[in-house]
Amino acid sequence: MFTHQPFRGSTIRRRADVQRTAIVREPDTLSSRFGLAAGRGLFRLALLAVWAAVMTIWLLAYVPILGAVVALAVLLGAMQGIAGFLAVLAVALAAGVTWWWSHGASFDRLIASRVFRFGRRIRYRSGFADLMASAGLQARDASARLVVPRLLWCRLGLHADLLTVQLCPGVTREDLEERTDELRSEFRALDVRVLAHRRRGWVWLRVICADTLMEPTAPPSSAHAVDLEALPLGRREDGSPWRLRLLGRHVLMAGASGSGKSSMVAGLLVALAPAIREGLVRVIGIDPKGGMEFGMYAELFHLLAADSDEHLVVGLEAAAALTAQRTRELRSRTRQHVPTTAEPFYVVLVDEVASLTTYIADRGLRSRAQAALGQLLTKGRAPGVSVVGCVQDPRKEVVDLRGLFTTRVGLRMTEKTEVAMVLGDGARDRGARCDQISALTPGIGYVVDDEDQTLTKVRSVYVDDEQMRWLARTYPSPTREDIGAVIPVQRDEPTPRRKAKTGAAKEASESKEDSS
Ligand SMILES: Nc1ncnc2c1ncn2[C@@H]1O[C@H](COP(=O)(O)OP(=O)(O)OP(=O)(O)O)[C@@H](O)[C@H]1O
Repeated sequence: MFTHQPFRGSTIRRRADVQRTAIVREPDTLSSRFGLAAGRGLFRLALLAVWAAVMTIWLLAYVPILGAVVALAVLLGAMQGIAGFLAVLAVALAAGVTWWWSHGASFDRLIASRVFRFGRRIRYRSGFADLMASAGLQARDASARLVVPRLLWCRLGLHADLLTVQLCPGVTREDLEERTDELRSEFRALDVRVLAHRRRGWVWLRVICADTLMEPTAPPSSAHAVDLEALPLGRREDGSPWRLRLLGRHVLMAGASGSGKSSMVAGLLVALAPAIREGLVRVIGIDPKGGMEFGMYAELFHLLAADSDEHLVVGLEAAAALTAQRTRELRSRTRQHVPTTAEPFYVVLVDEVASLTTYIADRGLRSRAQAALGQLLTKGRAPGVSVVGCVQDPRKEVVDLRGLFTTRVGLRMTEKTEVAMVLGDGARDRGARCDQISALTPGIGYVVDDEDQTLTKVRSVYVDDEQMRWLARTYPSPTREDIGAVIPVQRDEPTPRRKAKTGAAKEASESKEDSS
């Protein structure tokens, strides 16, 4: 294979192409043919030996403990002969086995995983261009040469690697996203994700090598500092912490029954708890399950609506009215509200969005709920009011609102089609296999943020009921409002003309419903 470096990407010219264009003179006699073959063989052997020597030195530098042992063995070998060399190796081997036996985790971190990582680097580097071409990630340039994306750097991690790839003209990020299955199988990885890079024309490939999400994660210690732009909510698939940005965001958590929505909300409250007690954050809870979810830790809420449909709607409308008032106050002052104890950040937690938009029997109440929710979602971000909504049944009414939730989490789902409804078109093809998440691993899901459209697999922290009760006792909200005392939002009295119009429209729709 003949390669050379073009402006962007790598070019490949296959042997067949070269043979077609080049005039190849093969020697005539048997002995000269044999000599030529032997010469080529020796040359390749020499190249291989040089490559192996370079790789060995690189490996020893990459695994410093191994490097130190070999250096010591060579030194003693030079002083004492082969016996000294072998003695050092034997002692090191015995020490290594004992270390692995007694402290497997540290041996793994310092020796085994580094050796495996080095092996992975070789796998990524060798044949990357061939892999791109065989996966169809190629284009032809004006000289009819084959051009493929080029691997620039490999950053190797304990559980996942990050490859920086330069795209070539004719191959896009979306093309790579469609071919992640081929890359995954060639890299022998659990998954491959394509992430946006700061530089145009480059992407990152995150290669997941180990499953870090099988074990549940404990919540952070309760006395942590609260950063509303990076709330610790669990672990990402590469083993790093999953931090959720809530300031200036609305979050949708969708998943089947038992997929871990309530635990994720509980994790969010753990992350917010110190700020709740300080009065920097106020939580408004809307619980259509009659307080079954939020009632257990009611002390954390500034306002909790749970008893009736009327209360749920009044709670939502109170939040919407607050948003409108703040927007008026902040107008021409700032573009993003900064939380203080005098003007805290509000989180509106809605346990089942579909209950409000679909299941409320009273049509008037239902449309009030939809209007208030729409208002919160369209206007709440800048004045410091974020909605966190859970949904079990991603039906049309919720899907219509989906675009207003800037961060979406898809937990285990029962059907493939639901993935697109929640995470957006093409999310499943890009790797969000929510329908394949096991019921045995609740809390696992895929997160998509509107900002960069990056898909990340995560597992939320697990907080049990006892921990939540303790949290509510220790971090109660300093302010409390009773939903019964909240005055329903006054709507404008309709003018006689509007009244007549809406009355006629109502009658028409009712008669339509009766006839159907
Ligand atoms: N992150 C997690 N790690 C480990 N186990 C979890 C996690 N999240 C949830 N679970 C377990 O799964 C069970 C169901 O979780 P949860 O009640 O949060 O699901 P849900 O989606 O809210 O269900 P529903 O919609 O029926 O209320 C929990 O009782 C808990 O045992």
